[in-house]
Amino acid sequence: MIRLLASVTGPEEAEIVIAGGADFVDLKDPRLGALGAATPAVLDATLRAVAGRRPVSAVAGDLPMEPEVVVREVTARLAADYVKIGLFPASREARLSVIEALRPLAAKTRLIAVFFADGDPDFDLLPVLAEAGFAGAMIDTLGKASGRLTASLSPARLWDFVRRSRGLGLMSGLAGSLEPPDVARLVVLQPDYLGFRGALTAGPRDGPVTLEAVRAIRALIPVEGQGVVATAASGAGDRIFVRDFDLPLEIGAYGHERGRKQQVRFSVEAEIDPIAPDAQSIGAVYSYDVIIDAIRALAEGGHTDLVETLALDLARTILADHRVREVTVRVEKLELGPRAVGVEITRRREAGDADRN
Ligand SMILES: O=C[C@H](O)COP(=O)(O)O
Repeated sequence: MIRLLASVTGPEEAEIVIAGGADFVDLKDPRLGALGAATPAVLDATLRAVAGRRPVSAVAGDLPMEPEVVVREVTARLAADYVKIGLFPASREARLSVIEALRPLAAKTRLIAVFFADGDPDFDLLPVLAEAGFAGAMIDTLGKASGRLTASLSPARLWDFVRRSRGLGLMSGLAGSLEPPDVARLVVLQPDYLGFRGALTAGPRDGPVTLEAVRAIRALIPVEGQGVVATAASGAGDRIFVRDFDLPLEIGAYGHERGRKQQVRFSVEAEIDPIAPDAQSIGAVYSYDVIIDAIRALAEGGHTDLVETLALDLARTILADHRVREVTVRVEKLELGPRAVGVEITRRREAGDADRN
């Protein structure tokens, strides 16, 4: 199940996001930066107000990568259920020294390392974090005005982050100026949670959160069991498609096809649950963005011998969304003599299939 982390400025907003269905209350002062820290006094007041109804996380601040500074700020917030620490742009050595200095604190509360998509993220630090006792890792963005997470990192890199975190036993989170259309694209990656601030306010990121905005985001994140219920829908589905999407890929079983890329064309047509007659928002529809992301992720996956493997992988990924009933995937190599050679497969979701990754 993917949970909703909502960033709030204090007790009042905590009440609003709890009422709106947030799973994590994340305390920060958005006026002070990406990880602008609320004071320990505001943390105490928020913990008292939340009173265990939700886990509360606190950010340590936009800090230099200096061990004594980071340890001091984290120590001041150990009362929180989670403390989020940014891995800001710095040398690998500086980041490593911060992680090492935090090791003793990992026994006192759950530590979450925050990578920044636009701040030189080094996912090779994930095993180091796991070994140092961190509870999780997430990706956020530093420059809130400069772009969304999904515009800064490719689906393949995000997917890699989530999978590596999971493999190491780290909870994974994705955030960064996310907007409603991003949700379905990130749900496919199955992180443990999605984080929001800007999308929860009616205006700028440092404006007040509103119940309506929190509810709107909540409604976009599938709840547990929803996938199984949705697959039981009957009747003719609607169709969504992506046609003739050409990308350079390393593919082929022959020696002359290795170490170089060739143009491959993808066409996908999916049968989805019927679109509701009153569908007017992105949450009500299955977006073709999800299919495009899946194709892009595949294209970044390194060498593949067979078009059949690509087609099967893509079909499996697309069927992981509970709204998709059946998918037809066509993969064509465009540079082998005839105009195109390739494969087309159709796969249908089995009744009772739960969402899978
Ligand atoms: O931890 C999550 C962040 O507060 C996300 O903030 P944002 O949605 O404004 O980028």
